[in-house]
Amino acid sequence: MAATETDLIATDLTGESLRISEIFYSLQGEARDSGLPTVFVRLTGCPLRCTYCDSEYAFYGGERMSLADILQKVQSYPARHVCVTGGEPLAQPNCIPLLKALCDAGYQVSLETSGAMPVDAVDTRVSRVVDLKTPASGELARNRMENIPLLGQRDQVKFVICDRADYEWAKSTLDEYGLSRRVGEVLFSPSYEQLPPRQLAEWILEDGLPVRMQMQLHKLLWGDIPGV
Ligand SMILES: C[S@@+](CC[C@H](N)C(=O)[O-])C[C@H]1O[C@@H](n2cnc3c(N)ncnc32)[C@H](O)[C@@H]1O
Ligand SMILES: Nc1nc2[nH]cc(C(=O)O)c2c(=O)[nH]1
Ligand code: SF4
Ligand SMILES: [Mg+2]
Repeated sequence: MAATETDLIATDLTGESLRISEIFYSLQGEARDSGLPTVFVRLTGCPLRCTYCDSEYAFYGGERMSLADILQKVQSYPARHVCVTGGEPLAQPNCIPLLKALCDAGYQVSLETSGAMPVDAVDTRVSRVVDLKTPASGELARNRMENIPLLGQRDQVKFVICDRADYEWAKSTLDEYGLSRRVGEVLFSPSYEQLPPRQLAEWILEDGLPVRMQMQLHKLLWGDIPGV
């Protein structure tokens, strides 16, 4: 029997591997594609320690998987969208070939990243969701602002807001970098069970900010648990 295109991609990918915490199928809970059936590939490890991180279980452990095995697992779910996240996915160099392989296989791919490392090698078909770290995250110094001019209409910038000082910082960063014009989507998200969502909504409305407020849909549906 003739090899399919997917078989050929898979054979090329057996040499490269990544450390993976989990691969699961859910509704996208964040950013522009919120609500769409999506496969999540969560890469292990992160050099940051955000105060509010909901994915600390992905800092360590995981299982080494070849690109071919990852692709095969992704393809076992009925989704057109794949979200590569972590941990910090770009901390593993083989994240770059993984993103390319997923695009080559025909998926709509998004990448959730802290933006603490360069984003320029990411396949241009990927939507980069760069989470600019706010003061209350404790990781403000890790923001690589050189990434911002590299972003375009396909990309998204997110601010996870913990308090009023974070909101003020996000507002002035929005202005300073002309983010609403530069990227396709600017997202303001309340830190889960820390900032009341209604409070953030009222601040945004008061200022008429050109941003999209988002809440983590999966937590509204299933709570704060792994694998959803
Ligand atoms: C777990 S991180 C993984 C990707 C990457 N390390 C990053 O920080 O973007 C994925 C997204 O979840 C967000 N997030 C983590 N904990 C959160 C919380 N408690 N409330 C709201 N968003 C949170 C992060 O800010 C980030 O935008
Ligand atoms: N459903 C669901 N959507 C998500 N979007 C981004 C997530 C992440 O942890 O990066 C995530 C997640 O963990 N679950
Ligand atoms: S960068 Fe992302 S994974 Fe790392 S600690 Fe912060 S929120 Fe968690
Ligand atoms: Mg999550």
